[in-house]
Amino acid sequence: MKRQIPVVVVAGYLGSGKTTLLNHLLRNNGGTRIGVVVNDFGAINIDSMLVAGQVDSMVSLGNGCLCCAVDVSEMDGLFDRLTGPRSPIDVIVVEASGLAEPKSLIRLVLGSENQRIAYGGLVELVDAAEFVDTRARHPEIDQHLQLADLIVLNKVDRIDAEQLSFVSTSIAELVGAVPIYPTSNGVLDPALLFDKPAVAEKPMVAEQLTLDQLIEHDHHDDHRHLHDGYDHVEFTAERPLDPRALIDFVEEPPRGLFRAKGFLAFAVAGESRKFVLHVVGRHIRLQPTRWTRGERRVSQLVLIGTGLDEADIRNRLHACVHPSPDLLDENAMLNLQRYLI
Ligand SMILES: Nc1nc2c(ncn2[C@@H]2O[C@H](COP(=O)(O)OP(=O)(O)OP(=O)(O)O)[C@@H](O)[C@H]2O)c(=O)[nH]1
Repeated sequence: MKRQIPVVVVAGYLGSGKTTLLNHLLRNNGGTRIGVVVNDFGAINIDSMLVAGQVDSMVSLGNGCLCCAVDVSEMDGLFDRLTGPRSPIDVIVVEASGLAEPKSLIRLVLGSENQRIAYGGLVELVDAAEFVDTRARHPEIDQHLQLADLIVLNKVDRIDAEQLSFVSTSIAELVGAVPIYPTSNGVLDPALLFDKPAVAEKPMVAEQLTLDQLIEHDHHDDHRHLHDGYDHVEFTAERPLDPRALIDFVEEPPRGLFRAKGFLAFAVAGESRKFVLHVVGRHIRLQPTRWTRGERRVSQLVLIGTGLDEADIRNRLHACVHPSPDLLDENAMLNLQRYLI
């Protein structure tokens, strides 16, 4: 019988760095052929666009959280596509949305009828800079960490040694012997996840979870899902934006907003770049990049938070669209310089 293909689930709260880690793995795959399942909120799947181009085989699931919106047969459809005879994949990575319940995802993998795959473990990403706040708002995070086989403590560049020690100790108290890997920008040795021979003989999970154990776990669960109470708003602008208005918007974010991400085009003379926007909590980052050949220069944003006032957000974002065909001069870019990476 052919070797089974491990399915590694990469989860972690909104903005913790899952896509960044996935892109790092894809760029440093050391010859391992990685199939990817990307899940994100909404019809505009920003994550799949951020991963596209780096990967041979990707299937993406938009419109809802993987853990609830999808049943085993739907997930199997995706696995079947990735493991078909024409697709020589060594490992599958499932990137969950930032609000997914890891337990439900593991259940989808364990419940799969695809004979070629096997659950390969749960990697939970933690935003080291946001951990204390996130945990205060979402005590359920503790349970997610307890299910993990590897914890990637990301964004340690944003905290000092004392904070790092505090966060690492708090997590270690929760998870016991589960390894904690501190890093920045998702830089992780891919061999930790899917070293080829190691995976074949010894999966990353020390103790393989079974469906029964998960069901047992469920009895201790209060059945609250992380995404209960979260809203998302999607926005597309065909015409370019005024950067000053956009920066005002993110600096004074709508009430309840935690995460925003997307691509932006600005109506500024001489400015033809595409800007990738990331807002995580109060942290704003803009990364200039290029539009690919033939790509439509539209701005697309997804906003995620609790109790979002969609009408107000739409009005405010519409007001960011530059109203005239005349371009702004380059001074209009000054305010956003400090957020560039
Ligand atoms: N300073 C810093 N920023 C990081 C690090 N890792 C990721 N980021 C930034 O954090 C933001 C969110 O990263 P993503 O990789 O998109 O996070 P995600 O978990 O995929 O986000 P969701 O899918 O929305 O939950 C981006 O601006 C990244 O560039 C890190 O180690 N340090």
